Amino acid sequence: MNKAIQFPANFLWGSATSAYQIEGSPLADGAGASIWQRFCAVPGNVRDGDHGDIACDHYNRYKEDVALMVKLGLKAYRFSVSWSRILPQGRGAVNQAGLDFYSRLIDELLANGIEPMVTLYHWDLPAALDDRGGWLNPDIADWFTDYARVLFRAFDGRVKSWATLNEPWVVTDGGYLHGTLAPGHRNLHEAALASHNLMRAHGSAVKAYREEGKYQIGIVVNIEPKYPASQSQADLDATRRADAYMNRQYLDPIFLGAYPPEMKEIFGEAWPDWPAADFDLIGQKLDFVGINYYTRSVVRHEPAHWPLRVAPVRQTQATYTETGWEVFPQGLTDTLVNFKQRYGDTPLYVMENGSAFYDPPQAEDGRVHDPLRVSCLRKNMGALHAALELGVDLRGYMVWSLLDNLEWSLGFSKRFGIIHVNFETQQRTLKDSALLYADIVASNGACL
Ligand SMILES: CO[C@H](O)c1c[n+]2c([nH]1)[C@H](O)[C@@H](O)[C@H](O)[C@H]2CO
Repeated sequence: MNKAIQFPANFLWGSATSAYQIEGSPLADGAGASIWQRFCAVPGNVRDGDHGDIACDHYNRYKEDVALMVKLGLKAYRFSVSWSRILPQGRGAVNQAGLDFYSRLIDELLANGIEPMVTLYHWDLPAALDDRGGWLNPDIADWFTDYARVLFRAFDGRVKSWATLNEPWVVTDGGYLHGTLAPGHRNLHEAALASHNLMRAHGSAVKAYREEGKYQIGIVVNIEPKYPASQSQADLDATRRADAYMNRQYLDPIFLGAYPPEMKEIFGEAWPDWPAADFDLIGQKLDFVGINYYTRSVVRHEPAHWPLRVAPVRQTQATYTETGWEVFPQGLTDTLVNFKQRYGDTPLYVMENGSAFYDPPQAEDGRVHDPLRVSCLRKNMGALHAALELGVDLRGYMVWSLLDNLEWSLGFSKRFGIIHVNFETQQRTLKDSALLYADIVASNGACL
């Protein structure tokens, strides 16, 4: 980088995880099953038959993991709550032991000067609610809101930053359209309905927070900027469809009061005219938006690819991660600037950003050297700063992820952590990327 970087004085540096990916002990202390336990139990759903029964054993090792956050000097920690630990049946009776676990975690964070940032839903729906239709049942907006109220009443004040959903697009596209994620459905009509119910539930929980809470609430969405493979009208139209489906579908109804018109074009008769009242609910004012950024995609028109009619175009002169994502830091800057231009100056946090690369085994010096992840982190810092210089109201950055963890249907095969986890021994080892991140946090970016 050619000039010293300085981030805003109170820029919030942290890391992110999610419950099912790191906690283990999914049924401990009265917790109920989630759709991810069910999904992992079906042979073929998750690579190598991996599952979250142990994962990073964070449920038992949370104090050790908070100590590692302290070692890195983190100011914040974004984590999710497992709905079925709190409400084992998804609704009704509260499991106090589940609340107690998160209360202990929150107090451990606060005692160490780390701000807890809580995500209410990071994909692990209670199995009992899935039995009642899950995100396909319109009642789920009320179920989710009741769950949210339990957490608001228990933790608001100690927790001052809440996010309703993590990535409704992934929940819908993976869980209901392509079946690659729990609950594994493949149905265009269901995908549309689940997506809309997710947004209704989001709005309902935000509305409840205005009655229950005193601090800030938002949503976390994944944004993958789309770039046309050519300037042909067909490719430009494909780019527009892809952007509407993955990006604008979730932010437009919140900030602009309507879904992108492309949704009808993509879903056809599977996309109804949703009730106008739903948009009043979905459009609740937010205190922030969390952006998860990993990569961009260059796209072309492809009639054979249902229902989007879009195909990605691999870039020849680019680096790709183990998950097949192009390393493209400019896309992070573009994403943040595009948000400001389209939706205005709602405060933003990058709530996830990271990369999966193969990590060599521990070296003789006892360290885990991850040069490719270090390089990505450095480039993304430059992209963040460029967005700040362009006037984006960016408040913080949570690196994904604190720990190597269960990468959903890819199992433990993909490592995103800045801290290596030996899943046989549960030994944690700081990677070089963790050491760099600690320097970035300590110097507020000046070390770059
Ligand atoms: C489509 O990519 C998303 O932006 C995305 C990437 N990621 C995510 N969402 C999820 O929020 C995490 O649980 C994943 O572990 C993480 C890494 O795959």
